[in-house]
Amino acid sequence: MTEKYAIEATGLTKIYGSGDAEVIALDHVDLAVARGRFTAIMGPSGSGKSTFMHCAAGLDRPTSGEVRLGGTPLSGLRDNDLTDLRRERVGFVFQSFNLLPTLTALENITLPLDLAGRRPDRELLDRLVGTLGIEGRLGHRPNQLSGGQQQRVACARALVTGPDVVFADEPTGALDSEMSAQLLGFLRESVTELGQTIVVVTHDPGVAEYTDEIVRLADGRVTGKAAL
Ligand SMILES: Nc1ncnc2c1ncn2[C@@H]1O[C@H](COP(=O)(O)OP(=O)(O)OP(=O)(O)O)[C@@H](O)[C@H]1O
Repeated sequence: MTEKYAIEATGLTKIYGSGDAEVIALDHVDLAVARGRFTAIMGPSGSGKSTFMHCAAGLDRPTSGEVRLGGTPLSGLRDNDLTDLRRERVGFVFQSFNLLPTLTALENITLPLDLAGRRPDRELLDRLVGTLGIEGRLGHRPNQLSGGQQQRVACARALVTGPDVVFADEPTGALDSEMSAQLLGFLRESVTELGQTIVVVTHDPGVAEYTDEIVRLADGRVTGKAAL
């Protein structure tokens, strides 16, 4: 990817429902996320953070406006192509980990590559596993891992394809403060050391300490953008 921005949203609008039940979740949002940066999207409940993430990641279609992911306009893609793009160029870290219980940690980590018919980049895989300190746990199933270890496996899985962008939705929501600090430290390191682009959606004001930029949303609009 040679573009300056990992994500460029222009006039991004998402309206749910109609008539009296109409909700304008995103209202002509213009937002560019630079590559190789750690960006937090913050704002009160209902401000449109999750909706922005879903539209930017190609999980949902906007009502109008455009998202370019690594330079590719998403509006022109058919559903199958959007699924492929998501699989190959986007990584996700969810609060609930979403690990598959029957697979080992290593199998969970390499699952996105297996689905795409790709071989792991051995060096990247070793680096991720080493940085996350889960070398000794790769043969274990999720129920044999602590919450923090499961979260680290989920992080490795999100990063293993070398995606254009990793989205993390409230990644610290289920973690205690020590585990949260470890996870955010790792995400920070993957931006600094690996040049990964990460966008985190969060209520947690402590996340700001780790990020390069904060975008604030209120009522579906960008109300502030600050580089830290
Ligand atoms: N599927 C849906 N149908 C109808 N309205 C929706 C739907 N999803 C979200 N909304 C509404 O859109 C607005 C933005 O929701 P969104 O989930 O993006 O906010 P958020 O900032 O992520 O909130 P939270 O921090 O509580 O997760 C809210 O008013 C919400 O009620």
